[in-house]
Amino acid sequence: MGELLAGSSVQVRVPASSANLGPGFDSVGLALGLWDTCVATITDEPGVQIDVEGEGADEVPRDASHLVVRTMLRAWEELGVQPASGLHLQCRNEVPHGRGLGSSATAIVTGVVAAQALHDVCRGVTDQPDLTFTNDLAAQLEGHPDNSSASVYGGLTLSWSDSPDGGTQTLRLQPHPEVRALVLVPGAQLSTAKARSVLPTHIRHGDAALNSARAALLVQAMTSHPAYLLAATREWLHQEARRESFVASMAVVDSLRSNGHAAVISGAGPSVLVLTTRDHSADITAHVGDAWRVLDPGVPATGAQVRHLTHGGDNLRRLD
Ligand SMILES: Nc1ncnc2c1ncn2[C@@H]1O[C@H](COP(=O)(O)OP(=O)(O)OP(=O)(O)O)[C@@H](O)[C@H]1O
Ligand SMILES: N[C@@H](CCO)C(=O)O
Repeated sequence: MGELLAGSSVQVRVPASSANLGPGFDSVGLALGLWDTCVATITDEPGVQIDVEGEGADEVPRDASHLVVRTMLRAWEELGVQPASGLHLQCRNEVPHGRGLGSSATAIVTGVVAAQALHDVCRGVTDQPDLTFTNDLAAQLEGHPDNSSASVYGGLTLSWSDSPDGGTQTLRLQPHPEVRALVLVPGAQLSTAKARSVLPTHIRHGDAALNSARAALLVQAMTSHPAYLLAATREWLHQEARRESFVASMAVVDSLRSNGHAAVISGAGPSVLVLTTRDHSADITAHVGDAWRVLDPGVPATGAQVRHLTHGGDNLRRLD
């Protein structure tokens, strides 16, 4: 079994994501340029020490139930690595929690990458983490692959499995250079688990057919024909079923769409994602009240990034 050495340290940066983009439920993801940064260090002192600043600092636990720690433990188990007895995390979070911007997937990807990178440091391996392993385990832990795949690879991602319990495969695409992703973030939070609990167990075949046509169009609109974004973001699988869970957000989506903007609920909500090609910020901002934040985070071309802060073998040393 692999061993982790006290003093080994890595820094991991992972972007936020928006999922679904309308009809791509549980399959399409878009990386967003809001980043969580975490320095993970193996320590001599047993136990977990966690410092958090930024988003969620007043809410997340500071013990082994912290999502990044739980994920690291699971990843070490998968990798056959003896877990560290002492771990120090220093987290700086930009991704808002419970707003449909993939914060839990960002934390999970951070944990899988940090666990692998610490193992690599201790073995003196300088390779980048295995992104296929990261993508698959993160999707398994999150329960759906759309957010985590975008956080792993950046850009626009399409993910699929051979069965509900099967491994995740992902194709990364480059969005059309003129496509911009504006994000409208309300003050209220909504947990993804709650938003998923109100989804119907069955849908009509005719609705599935309508939805699959738009999902195919979505890929074209996002990569080569942005003029079709409004039509391409209509869907029949999830937003109406969840309307009562985010009434104010659906009112914003309805109002923007009736004015020709390609607005959708971001992930499981309650944030609203607007896909646009021109500078409509002022126009779009007018549809939400002062309590909402309007973000233009950009779509990063890369996903998870890692830096080894120490160099391995028996004599760990800090890198410049
Ligand atoms: N950086 C983080 N560190 C620790 N825990 C986190 C972090 N980010 C998210 N979490 C945990 O995940 C919860 C939010 O997850 P949830 O799936 O409900 O929403 P989301 O991921 O922000 O939205 P969505 O999945 O709809 O995009 C937080 O309340 C917190 O418990
Ligand atoms: N596809 C997921 C995304 C959650 O961010 C859902 O809509 O429940």
